[in-house]
Amino acid sequence: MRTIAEFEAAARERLDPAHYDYFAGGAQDEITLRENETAFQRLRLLPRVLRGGDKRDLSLTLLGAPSSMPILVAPTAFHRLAHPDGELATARAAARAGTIMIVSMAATTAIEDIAAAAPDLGLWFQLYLQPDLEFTEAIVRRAENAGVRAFVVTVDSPVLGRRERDDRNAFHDLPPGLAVENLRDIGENRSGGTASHVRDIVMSALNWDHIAWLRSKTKLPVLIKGVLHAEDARLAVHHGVAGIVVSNHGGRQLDTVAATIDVLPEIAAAVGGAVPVLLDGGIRRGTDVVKALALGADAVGVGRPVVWGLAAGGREGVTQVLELLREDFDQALALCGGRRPADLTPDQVRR
Ligand SMILES: Cc1cc2nc3c(=O)[nH]c(=O)nc-3n(C[C@H](O)[C@H](O)[C@H](O)COP(=O)(O)O)c2cc1C
Ligand SMILES: O=C(O)C(=O)c1ccccc1
Repeated sequence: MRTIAEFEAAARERLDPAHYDYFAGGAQDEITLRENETAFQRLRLLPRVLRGGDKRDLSLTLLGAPSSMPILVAPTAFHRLAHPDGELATARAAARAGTIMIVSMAATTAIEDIAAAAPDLGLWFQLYLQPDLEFTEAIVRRAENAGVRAFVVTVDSPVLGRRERDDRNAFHDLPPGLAVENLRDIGENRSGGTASHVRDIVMSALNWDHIAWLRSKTKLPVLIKGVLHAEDARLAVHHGVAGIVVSNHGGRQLDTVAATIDVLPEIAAAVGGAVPVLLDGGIRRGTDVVKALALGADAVGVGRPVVWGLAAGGREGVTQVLELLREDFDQALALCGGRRPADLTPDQVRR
C-alpha cells in the first residue's frame, strides 16, 4: 500500500462499520474534519533550488526527547478496537520508527504494559484532568513510574463533541473484554471500561489554575493540546507550559472551527519560539508535513493514519504507515531544497 488513503480503505474493510465510524468520524456536519485536509491541499509550495548536499537528516529533539523525524503518534483512544494487539502494537511500531508516541489516557492497554513492551520508546501521556484531583494525581504518578517523559493536557474538550455517526450507530460502549485500563482500580466508583465512564472523563471546569496545579505535581514538561486562538497560545507561555499542540481534535469536538494549518502562522507568531509548537489534524502526505514545518511547527502528530495502519496490519501496518510518511516527507523536503526540517521557511508556502 502506497498511500494513507489505501490504508484507510483496507482498515474499513476489516473493521466493524460502527468502529470504523468511531475512528473516522467528526463532529456534526464534519466540516472541520474535511477542512483539516482541504486546507493543506489549498496551499502551494515554492521550492528553493541549488541547495543540494550529501545527506538529509530528519531527526530532532523535542523537550529533551530525541525523535528520528518530526512526525509523532498523536493520542487516539481504544486501539484494541482496531486490532487485538492494540496499543502494544502501536508502541512497538513507534519505537522501531524512533519516534515519540503520545499515549491516550483512554487507551485500552495500561500505560505500564505499553512502556514495558517498548522500553526504548519516547512515551508522552495525554491527560484529561479529573475533577477529583487526587484521582488525577494517582494517574500522573502511575504514568511517571511507567517512565513517560511528558504530559499533554487536552484542553479542547470541556465537553465531548457531538459525533452523529456514533449516535446513529448507537456506539456508546466498549465491547466486553475491553476497558479504559488507565482508569481502572483507582478512585471511587471508577472501575473503567464503559463509554459512560468515558464521557465522564472530560471536565468542563478545566481552567488555567489546573495547569498550574499539574505543574506543581510533576517535574515533567506539561504541554497543552487543542489551542486554536493566538491569545491562548500567549497565555499558555505566560502560564509556563512547555509546549503547545495546535489541534482541533481531528474535527471531533466543535464543528466549523478553523483548520489547524490555517491558524498555525498566528500561533507561531504569538509563541515567538518561546516553546515548541506541534500541530495535528489532516496530515496525510509528506507535503502536509513540509507545509506545517514551514509555517512554524516543530513537529506534527498523526491520529487516524496510525489507526488505519493498526487496523490494516497490526504492528507491521503501523510501521508501514510511519515509514510511508517518513519517506514521503523526506522526498518533499529534498524537492523543497531542504536538508533538515529547520531549513523550511514560511516564504516557501503560498495561498
Ligand atoms: C479515534 C480517535 C480518538 C482520539 N482520541 C483522543 C484522545 O483520547 N485524546 C486526545 O487528546 N485526542 C484524541 N484524538 C484526537 C487526536 O489526538 C488528534 O488531535 C487528531 O486525530 C488529529 O487529526 P488526524 O486524525 O487528522 O491526524 C482522537 C482522534 C481520533 C480520530
Ligand atoms: O474520541 C475522542 O476523540 C476522544 O478524545 C475520547 C475522549 C474520551 C474517551 C475516549 C475518547
